[in-house]
Amino acid sequence: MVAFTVAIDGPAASGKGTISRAIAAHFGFAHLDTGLLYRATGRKTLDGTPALEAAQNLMASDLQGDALRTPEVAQAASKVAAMPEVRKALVDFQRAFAARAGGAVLDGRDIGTVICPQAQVKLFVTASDQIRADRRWKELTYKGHKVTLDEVLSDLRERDRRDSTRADAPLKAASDAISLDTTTLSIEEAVAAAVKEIEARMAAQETL
Ligand SMILES: Nc1ncnc2c1ncn2[C@@H]1O[C@H](COP(=O)(O)OP(=O)(O)OP(=O)(O)O)[C@@H](O)[C@H]1O
Ligand SMILES: Nc1ccn([C@@H]2O[C@H](COP(=O)(O)O)[C@@H](O)[C@H]2O)c(=O)n1
Repeated sequence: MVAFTVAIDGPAASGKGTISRAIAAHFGFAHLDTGLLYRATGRKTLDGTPALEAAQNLMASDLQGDALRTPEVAQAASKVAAMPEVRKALVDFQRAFAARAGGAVLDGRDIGTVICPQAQVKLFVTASDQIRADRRWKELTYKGHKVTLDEVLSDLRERDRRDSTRADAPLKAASDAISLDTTTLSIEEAVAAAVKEIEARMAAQETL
């Protein structure tokens, strides 16, 4: 049986992770937040580990914890993510995850274009810069980070620019991706829209 894969891409703080986790719970799929691979790699470079060595030696325990969810680590992640050798070191793990029996949802920047071009459903999640910054700022301040809304906005824009202009696997929508703009949607509405698209695809596949 062919594995059922959902690929979810989009810019920083657009809601990819929130939607992916909800979809995984709804359909009983495994979920991989691929940004964590780059965050964990970037975090190790902040301690002086060369980027490729860090990517090649990642362990499950490196992907845990709130320490990866800081603006500093996000910037480091975006820098190592622009290195082709780092991306290459992380490809096999992501593809093996996507091939799991029982279905998988992966979210990131290049899932629909590079990692899983064969995914049955591809979503490209967006939201306005202002609303993404506002949501991320609320999340960070709730966790105790001292950061201004302007700093969050400029961090997101800088990452988006670096992520979409790099030569290797840039952030972009696959030509067959469904766009989901969450700017005016609640979490529940965004998740419902994603579930509807996946159910439609599952039904179409059953009738083949
Ligand atoms: N539709 C929504 N309405 C309100 N808040 C939302 C919505 N979607 C996501 N959020 C909130 O916005 C923040 C960013 O969402 P999330 O972490 O899912 O984005 P992401 O695209 O996975 O981010 P990253 O690229 O950094 O991994 C979170 O605090 C989340 O709870
Ligand atoms: N498939 C991916 C996923 C992430 N990145 C890079 O990692 C950074 C952090 O990702 P978050 O999803 O946790 O925000 C991101 O800015 C990208 O540079 C990637 O390149 N490919």
